[in-house]
Amino acid sequence: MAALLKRSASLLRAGALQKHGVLTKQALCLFSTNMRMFTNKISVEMDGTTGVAVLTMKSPPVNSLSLDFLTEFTISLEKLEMDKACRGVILTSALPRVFSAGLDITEMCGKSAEHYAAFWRAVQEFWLKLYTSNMVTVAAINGSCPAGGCLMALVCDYRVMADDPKFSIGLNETKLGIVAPFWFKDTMTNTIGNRETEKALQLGYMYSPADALKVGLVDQLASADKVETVASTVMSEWLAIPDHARHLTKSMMRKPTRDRLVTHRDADITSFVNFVTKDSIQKSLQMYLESLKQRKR
Ligand SMILES: CCCCC/C=C\C/C=C\CCC/C=C/C(=O)SCCNC(=O)CCNC(=O)[C@H](O)C(C)(C)COP(=O)(O)OP(=O)(O)OC[C@H]1O[C@@H](n2cnc3c(N)ncnc32)[C@H](O)[C@@H]1OP(=O)(O)O
Repeated sequence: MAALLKRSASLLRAGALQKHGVLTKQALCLFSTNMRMFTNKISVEMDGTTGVAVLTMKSPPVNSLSLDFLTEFTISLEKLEMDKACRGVILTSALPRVFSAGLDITEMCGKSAEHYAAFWRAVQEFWLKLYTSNMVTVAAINGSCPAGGCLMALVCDYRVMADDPKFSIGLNETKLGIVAPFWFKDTMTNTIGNRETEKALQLGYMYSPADALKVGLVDQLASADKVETVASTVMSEWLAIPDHARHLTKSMMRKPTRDRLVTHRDADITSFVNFVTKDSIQKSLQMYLESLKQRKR
């Protein structure tokens, strides 16, 4: 501790930890320690020196976003948000080949209307927390990333994807016979524009990493073993900007999209429940799940 204080004091004297005469959060981080947090489906490691946390999804087989997963994710994110030492979070997966398979389809099949409503509220909460985070968020996409997995990456500030043609990313909802809600659509439109989104959503298009880069769905490609390292480098570039200015700019950019969901939140839940309880939609989802299982045989 004494050594840490001594180092901080000398850095402060050198002005390295001050911006505009104000002690930066980075400086304050020097006084905090590394932190680890584990839940069943997520692990978080916070480096107290850099102020960067790595949130790793570890819910086999495919990191699907079940109600439990979403709850654990949102709580972990809230804890980081409240930790003044944490300035950025990198999202990644511990699973080989899959970043996240998106919403857990079993949560949308054969359950009660009350369950669907609770599930959808959790999906909204997850989106709202990540979309409006004060922290810099970088997705280190080290595997396939359909539907809700793609949404998770899209709400981050920056996306680095593994350059492996076996992986793909996109909002493929129509291929399941379902419809991406307006806030999924808004998130994609804000990233790749209206025309590309119109095609991508109608066709349920899954982009290869190279095509995703071409349309701006991801920002950068890296070899699979370098994705997290590149994400860390990007993070340091973003953290070089004073937090308050960056965050106010992010809020200004994202507020209209965030407000739209907040205003229509209950109506959106009703719409989801009405949609997903239709016999035809239940049939489509059951058939899709079955086709996933058949693929292995
Ligand atoms: C105008 C009216 C508008 C109304 C609109 C209102 C509301 C909107 C309504 C609905 C909106 C819903 C939005 C939905 C979003 C979603 O995210 S849906 C989920 C979409 N996800 C997918 O399509 C991914 C499917 N999975 C895969 O493609 C592959 O599994 C993979 C991710 C590429 C990984 O491949 P691989 O490693 O080969 O693994 P397997 O395919 O063998 O899978 C292993 C097991 O995992 C099961 N599984 C896979 N994905 C899911 C999932 N998303 N949910 C649940 N389970 C999943 C798969 O069945 C295997 O299970 P078994 O081991 O066979 O038991």
